[in-house]
Amino acid sequence: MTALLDIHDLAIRTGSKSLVADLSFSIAAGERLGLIGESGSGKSLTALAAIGLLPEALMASGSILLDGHQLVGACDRELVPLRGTAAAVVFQEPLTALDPLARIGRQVGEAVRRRAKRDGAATDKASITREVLSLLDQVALPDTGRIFNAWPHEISGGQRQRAAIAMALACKPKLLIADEPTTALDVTTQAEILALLKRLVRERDMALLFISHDLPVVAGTVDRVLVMQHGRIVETGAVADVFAQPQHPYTQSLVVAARAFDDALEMTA
Ligand SMILES: Nc1ncnc2c1ncn2[C@@H]1O[C@H](COP(=O)(O)OP(=O)(O)OP(=O)(O)O)[C@@H](O)[C@H]1O
Repeated sequence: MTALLDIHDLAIRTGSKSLVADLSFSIAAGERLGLIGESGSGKSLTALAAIGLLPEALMASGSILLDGHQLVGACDRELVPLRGTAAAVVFQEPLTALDPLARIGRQVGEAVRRRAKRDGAATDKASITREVLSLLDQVALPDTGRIFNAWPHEISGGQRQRAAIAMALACKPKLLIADEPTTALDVTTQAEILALLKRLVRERDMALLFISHDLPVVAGTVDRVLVMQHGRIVETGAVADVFAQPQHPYTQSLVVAARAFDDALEMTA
């Protein structure tokens, strides 16, 4: 089967400094893959590269095939049609995706309108509004009428992340990239957003590239995991295998830390 995302021998550099090297992995349609690693290990750069959003100052070499399209060396004209449709991203901080100066309904509506235009569907105001309200409902936002008319600063951080997820879904992407989507949220909201993402990925049969530094969160979300350190993959495998029998010292240290945390929680229970 052809992979939805197929990265081969990817290297990312700034000047003579190597940021990511020897990176190869693929994601099949509907598959959920986790990318885990310490801060600065290259997770976000990998995610940005996978959707053709690497900063211009960085140089990429190797191959990134997204839905059959080569991203390395592609120009904006080739990349723009793929963003949102082949893959969409949910970032750690929802305000990365949301414009603080536009109401939520308008922003999600703009994404819906682009998709409708692409698919030859109705783009009149009533149709777009109906679909935006339905999307806000699907991401379990309360009081969708109020949220539709709200500015981003008038809703909570968790609600902003739900709105950003609605925007990502508006284009019906085949691959959803979630880059630490819950890190900026409190623990209860984190759990709710994770449950929401898992439900949406399952219901819509999307592939998921889920990035996190939090091992238990990754373990509960994906089927297969890649562990990155210093810009390279140091371990890969099925979640259950990697976490039950970690081979690389860095993965072993992650597992030990997660177990110690669990034990500490049990002692206080
Ligand atoms: N635009 C850039 N120019 C130069 N170096 C960069 C740029 N963006 C990221 N880097 C560097 O590349 C390395 C990998 O960064 P990246 O953001 O991918 O890490 P990460 O694993 O996602 O970390 P975190 O978990 O903290 O988000 C880091 O050393 C970072 O400083």
